[in-house]
Amino acid sequence: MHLNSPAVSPHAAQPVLRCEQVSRWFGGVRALSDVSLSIAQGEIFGLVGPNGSGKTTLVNTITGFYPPQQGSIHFEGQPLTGVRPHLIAHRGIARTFQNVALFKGMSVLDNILLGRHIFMRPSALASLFYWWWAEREEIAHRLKVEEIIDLLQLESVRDEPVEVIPLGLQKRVELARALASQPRMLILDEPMAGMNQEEKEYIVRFILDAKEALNLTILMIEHHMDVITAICDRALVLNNGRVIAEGPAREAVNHPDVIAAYIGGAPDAA
Ligand SMILES: Nc1ncnc2c1ncn2[C@@H]1O[C@H](COP(=O)(O)OP(=O)(O)OP(=O)(O)O)[C@@H](O)[C@H]1O
Repeated sequence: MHLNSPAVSPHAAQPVLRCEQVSRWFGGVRALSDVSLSIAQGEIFGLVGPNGSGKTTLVNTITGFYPPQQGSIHFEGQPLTGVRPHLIAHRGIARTFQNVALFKGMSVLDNILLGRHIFMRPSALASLFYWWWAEREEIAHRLKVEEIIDLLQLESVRDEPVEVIPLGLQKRVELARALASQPRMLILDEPMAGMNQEEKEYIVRFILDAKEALNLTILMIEHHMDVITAICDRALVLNNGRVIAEGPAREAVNHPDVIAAYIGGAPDAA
């Protein structure tokens, strides 16, 4: 276990994602202080910490919403620092959000199709003149979406408006939309928040299936420690914006500093 230094992995020579000494503050609040991490191809990497410890801020620095004020971020060897959020997907990174962010009034299918927008031509006029080309493109997008619907077993709700399906399924639709952009790295912000035990087990299964089928590297914020220890190769724990532990998932979450950081003892294992 290494404290306050980049996590070491067997493939550390070629990390997919590397954050070095990333710092971010909001006014007087130092949300991240010198956070470093390194994630290897094919890993599931857990990001853990008490409420307000900086997890979402770290994801937001990676995905361009709040660029770091200090430090650097590289993805597949290329600098990511300062890349605008709408260009992040083009670089091969997709994310889901802590609170479900789907378009109400649209069907499950159309919400997933939106994940294809990064491949779509910007000019409606061009589509009008080259309708035959637009039609071919549309078919290709729909085929890709069908593959994902199949992978995540969403057939039975494909035509339902998203707001009428249960939360567990909405989270799965969000995952599907992220996968529709064909990412190489997937960032999941509390994919199991608000789920019951059965829904949790389902989403874990689908995350693992998607990782295998699509050769993904995954960074996952999650409060459920049983999930972190069950599926993450390694984990990094933040407290007050600083790294307090990192390493193999079980070791990291059981580190004495981590236990101490959670109110009165062991983190929630539910
Ligand atoms: N846009 C913002 N403006 C001001 N302060 C912010 C902003 N975003 C985050 N913070 C502050 O930064 C700190 C870290 O917040 P962050 O949301 O990253 O924590 P977290 O670990 O994701 O928490 P949670 O588990 O509750 O989602 C907190 O003190 C929070 O209030």
